[in-house]
Amino acid sequence: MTSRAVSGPVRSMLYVPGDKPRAIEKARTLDADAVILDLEDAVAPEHKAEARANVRAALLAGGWRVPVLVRVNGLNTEWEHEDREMALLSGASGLVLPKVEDDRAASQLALGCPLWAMIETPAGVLNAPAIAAVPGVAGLLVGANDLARVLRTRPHPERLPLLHALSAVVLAARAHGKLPLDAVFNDVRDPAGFARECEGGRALGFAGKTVIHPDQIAPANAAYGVTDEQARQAQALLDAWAHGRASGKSVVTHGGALVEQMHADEAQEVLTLWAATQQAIQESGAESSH
Ligand SMILES: CC(C)(COP(=O)(O)OP(=O)(O)OC[C@H]1O[C@@H](n2cnc3c(N)ncnc32)[C@H](O)[C@@H]1OP(=O)(O)O)[C@@H](O)C(=O)NCCC(=O)NCCSC(=O)C[C@H](O)C(=O)O
Ligand SMILES: [Mg+2]
Repeated sequence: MTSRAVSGPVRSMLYVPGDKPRAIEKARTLDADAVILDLEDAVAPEHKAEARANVRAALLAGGWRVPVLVRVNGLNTEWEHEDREMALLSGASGLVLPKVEDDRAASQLALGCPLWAMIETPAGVLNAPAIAAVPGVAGLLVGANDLARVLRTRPHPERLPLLHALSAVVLAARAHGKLPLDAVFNDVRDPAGFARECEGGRALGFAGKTVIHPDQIAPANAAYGVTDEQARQAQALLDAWAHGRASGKSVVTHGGALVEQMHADEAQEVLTLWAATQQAIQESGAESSH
């Protein structure tokens, strides 16, 4: 059975270790916009085969309310081929490939299934535009743990040492119409730090956040979603714009601020995201928007 493709908003993408059947079952009931069943770093070498079998069974059992991706092991590992074959034959919504460093690696895997490329090495960051340009690539996911280790950066509350790389990923993805997803936040017992990082990522232009724990889903959905009030404000701006244009004006003001075509386009995007989120919530029978 093929799980749903990623077509709606991806405010939150939940990693679930492939060797934790209890967590896999729980993921079915959670409100993440997409799930990543992980075979890579969350799974120790001696559990790789068992994890692959669990993920296969979970995919074939079907009944998922949201798209389910599989993070396979890296191209240079002994597990990648079997992981990928399993994911493709079991109907995964997409593959997540770790440590993508160039467009050749991305092109090799972006066949038959949407590919989500993880950018988590210096070469990956430098080649992010070429990776994002590969037609089968659906989005770029930042892997900040690996990146920080290789760059030898120090932790920083505002992620200043990683700012250039984070922005480079957003730029590359947005330039090619792909979705940039922010990195995980490791401390699952620090809701304030998590919320701050979500706000920071949202401000940088990310479309959503990868998360590792059920408690991180609702705050990520809130940070990357559109509230009813924001939707109302966007509609009011569009109404003012339509009224001004109908009276022959090229630009208008709304609430004292200049409104040009790009502001109207932005407001339209907000409304589209709001409507898509409402629809996804209705279809999945999940949470209310806030
Ligand atoms: C981080 C954790 C190890 C914390 O585990 P634990 O302390 O056991 O969590 P809780 O007891 O609070 O769990 C409560 C219930 O929630 C379920 N649960 C926990 N995590 C998940 C999850 N990710 N998906 C689904 N369900 C989850 C538990 O089963 C409990 O359920 P119940 O039995 O009903 O009470 C743990 O959260 C965890 O393993 N998270 C995922 C870690 C992971 O996937 N890591 C790999 C991806 S991130 C990465 O690799 C980074 C990237 O590549 C980079 O370089 O940055
Ligand atoms: Mg990583």
